[in-house]
Amino acid sequence: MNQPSLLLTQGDPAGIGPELALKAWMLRKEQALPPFAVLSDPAFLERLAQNQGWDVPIRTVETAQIPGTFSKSLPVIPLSGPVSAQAGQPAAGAAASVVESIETAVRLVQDGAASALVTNPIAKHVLYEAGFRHPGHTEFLAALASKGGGETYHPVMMLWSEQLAVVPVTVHIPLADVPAALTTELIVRTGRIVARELRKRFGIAKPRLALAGLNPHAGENGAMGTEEANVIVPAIDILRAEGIEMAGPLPADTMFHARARSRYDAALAMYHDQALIPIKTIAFDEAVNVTLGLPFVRTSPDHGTAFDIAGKGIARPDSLIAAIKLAARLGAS
Ligand SMILES: NC(=O)C1=CN([C@@H]2O[C@H](COP(=O)(O)OP(=O)(O)OC[C@H]3O[C@@H](n4cnc5c(N)ncnc54)[C@H](O)[C@@H]3O)[C@@H](O)[C@H]2O)C=CC1
Ligand SMILES: NCC(=O)COP(=O)(O)O
Repeated sequence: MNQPSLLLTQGDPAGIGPELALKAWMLRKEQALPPFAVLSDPAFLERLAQNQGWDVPIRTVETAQIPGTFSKSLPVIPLSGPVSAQAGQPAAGAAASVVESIETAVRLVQDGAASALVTNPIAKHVLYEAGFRHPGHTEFLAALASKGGGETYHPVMMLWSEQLAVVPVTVHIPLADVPAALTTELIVRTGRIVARELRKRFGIAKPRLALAGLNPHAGENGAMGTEEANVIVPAIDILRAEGIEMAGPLPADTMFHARARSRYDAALAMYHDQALIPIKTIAFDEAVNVTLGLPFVRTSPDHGTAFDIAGKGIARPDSLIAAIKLAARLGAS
């Protein structure tokens, strides 16, 4: 591969992903973006650009042609069939194209035909209706990576921005199931992967991790919950013994303000919203979702399908652009 290329998945065709891919391509020079291709139906993307009045010439390519095509046309790797969608009206009928786009992109990246994968948002409930069995990309990508009977990968979701990086230790599960799912073993495994990848991919020689408590005031010495003493502290002890710099369990309400953030490189939160609320509040337009623990690089914008604004041409491409830049940086390391 002369110049590393990135692969962008289509995402839900009724959501904002496809139009953001067009916008990102239009901003390629201004943003100095590396070459990328989208895995979708070229005719669908052409119609999308026409409807918006955007000048985006589409060219069907194979991966080797991406770098040579990118400056003049948006390279598209075609899926096996046509894609159609009504903006803002998700339909389970599109699920096959959504899944095919992800599966093909993973295969191409694993074959070395591209350097990294950037996924556009999927609506999980729409895919579930069509029989998709994985909670989200994060888990699906790990299943794809583990396919073939080799190593089994434990995926770790990290949302990263210049101001804050957060990792939900439990991810796509109901809040009521969190206490039972939260084990010392899961925290230790997650902490090891985060420390390793901050070193290896982000170039942080001695990563500093902060662990949130689960309960108010990190349990208030056991008066407001016992998970801190029984589950989280033992995990911290194990990780510290392995030489990882750890702080915690910290009360989650006071660990995300600017001074507190300066004391760690990544915050491990105990559940999805404990991690994602602070970063989406501070950096909604810049934050990137990156999956750690996989044998390839995957990033994604931090937002979802935004069906309420799809097709209106007003969705901001900032987070997708940040995801493209981070994928290029991590894919090169
Ligand atoms: N990586 C992925 O595939 C992700 C998928 N989702 C999926 O997205 C669907 C919708 O989720 P929501 O919670 O509604 O979150 P959302 O991020 O799609 O939308 C939340 C609000 O932010 C706005 N918004 C989102 N992205 C924007 C952008 N680029 N520019 C301007 N405004 C933007 C939307 O218009 C909406 O008002 C869900 O089904 C969820 O599963 C959510 C997050 C990540
Ligand atoms: N809220 C983040 C999110 O749901 C992203 O999930 P995934 O599809 O990247 O696994």
